[in-house]
Amino acid sequence: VVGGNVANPNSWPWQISLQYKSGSNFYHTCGGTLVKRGWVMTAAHCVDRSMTWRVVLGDHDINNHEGKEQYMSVSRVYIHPNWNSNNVAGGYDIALLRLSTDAVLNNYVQLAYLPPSGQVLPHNNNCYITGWGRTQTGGSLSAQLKQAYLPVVDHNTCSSYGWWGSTVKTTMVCAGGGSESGCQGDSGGPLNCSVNGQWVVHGVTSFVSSAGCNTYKRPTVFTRVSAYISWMNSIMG
Ligand SMILES: CC(C)C[C@H](NC(=O)C(F)(F)F)C(=O)N[N@@+](C)(CC(=O)Nc1ccc(C(C)C)cc1)Cc1ccccc1
Repeated sequence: VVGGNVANPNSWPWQISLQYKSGSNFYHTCGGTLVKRGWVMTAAHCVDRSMTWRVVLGDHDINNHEGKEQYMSVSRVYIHPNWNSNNVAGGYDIALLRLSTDAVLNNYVQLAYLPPSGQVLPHNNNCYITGWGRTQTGGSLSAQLKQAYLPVVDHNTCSSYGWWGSTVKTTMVCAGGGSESGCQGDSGGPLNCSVNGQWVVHGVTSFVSSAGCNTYKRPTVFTRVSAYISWMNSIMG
């Protein structure tokens, strides 16, 4: 996350860290969202390569064990069938991870609210991106979970000339486009939007401009969760 600030610990209790094993250690690579006690939603591009994954729930500082964490292994990865890593612009950047054991819900670990199928938020809807991603283009990961205010940029604006143009589809959500943005390592994490006084996860962090994470008029682009509710229900049952 470029800009914004360190979140109050566990104030986004559905945020997870997706980590891969290398040698005898695990490393943060993406964010994700706890959507059922045994299921995590993330980006397809995060799990394109088959690795040994683990999901950390209830985390704040990913470099320190604070005692609130739950470490879960992943029993199966479900990548959307239409995802094509050679055509990110096509969308479908969404995947579901089946956890090997169910999460224990508590003050630090809670399920996210998901939007109703098809719901599209208005321009400037209040949303926050959260993640442990790089804090500057080319910078390093954040040890503590960060949040940044990223208001929705409607499709009409986001897909216009000077913005993302036709790269952005209606199955995506744009947010930000100013000095604050997502960045590498935030992939797969939630776009948390305030709807009727409730935080609802409307986006899965998908891509930012290669010219720089916080490039003007290149908002952070998210997979629109409300476009994939029926697919998710078909997998999770
Ligand atoms: C793996 C790609 C497909 C998605 C990856 N996503 C992220 O980093 C995210 F924003 F989600 F945290 C990304 O943007 N990767 N970049 C490598 C940029 C990138 O590849 N972006 C991108 C943008 C558009 C498209 C398609 C839609 C034309 C593909 C990739 C990050 C970057 C940004 C600035 C400087 C250096 C690196």
